Amino acid sequence: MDILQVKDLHKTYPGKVVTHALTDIHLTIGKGEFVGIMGPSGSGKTTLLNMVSTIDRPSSGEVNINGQNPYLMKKKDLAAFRRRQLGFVFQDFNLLDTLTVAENIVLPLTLDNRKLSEMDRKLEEVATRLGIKDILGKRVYEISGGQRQRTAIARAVITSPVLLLADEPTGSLDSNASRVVMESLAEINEREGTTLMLVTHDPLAASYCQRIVFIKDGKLAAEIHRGDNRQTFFQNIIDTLSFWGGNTNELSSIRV
Ligand SMILES: Nc1ncnc2c1ncn2[C@@H]1O[C@H](COP(=O)(O)OP(=O)(O)OP(=O)(O)O)[C@@H](O)[C@H]1O
Repeated sequence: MDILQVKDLHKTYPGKVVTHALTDIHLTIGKGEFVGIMGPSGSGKTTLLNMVSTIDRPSSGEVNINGQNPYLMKKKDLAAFRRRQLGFVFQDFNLLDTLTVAENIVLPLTLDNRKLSEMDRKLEEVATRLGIKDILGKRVYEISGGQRQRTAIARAVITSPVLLLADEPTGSLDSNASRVVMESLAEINEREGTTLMLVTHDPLAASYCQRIVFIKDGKLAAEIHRGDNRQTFFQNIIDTLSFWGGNTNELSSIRV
């Protein structure tokens, strides 16, 4: 079963010089897949993510998520659809500093008027899974970057979304925290069967995906699959990036 179908998607930004940010994009992501989107700066990765996350409208083409086209929905239905079906993880966490970790995590359920007992049960579940149970009472400014991102992931998965969208989730983290965050995302994918789409510049983060789609100048350029060995996949990602362009500086010495 397909969770995401992107068909013949085009996005142009008007202006003095019109930008063709995405041209003729076809992309299908099956249930339980973990797919990475990579490409050079300005290639259209964020634009694609914005079209899928319904933050911005395509110029033409179709986006179907779990069999529904969000762009045909009324505003109120779209808000509920985003809240219940999609999970978002951002580079800069997007947490509310004045709230505790626990309050941040349950926020989507609070907005959906869920019962307190259900919120407590789900909070316990996701916090345990992400290893942040002992910091639930802390405020966001009291915890590390890696803990902030795991809090953001907990908030994103507490509604059991059909599709989890992550935009550079390791972009603000050091290598150790990045590893923990990627292991958490991979575990959510494997254990819960949550479908994931991840935009990243980081080949190490990308090596946790099962499939990488490369974009160049707004068009799909290449696709590679992981197989059994992450080390081999990592090298394959670096080779593909150096062929199609991207951030491969000083990567050859990194060990997976
Ligand atoms: N709101 C906008 N208005 C006009 N042009 C835009 C807008 N957003 C993006 N673009 C242009 O569309 C193209 C794709 O941008 P996009 O942000 O999707 O690239 P990206 O691959 O995510 O880049 P990066 O890796 O640097 O974040 C670029 O040429 C960019 O300048």
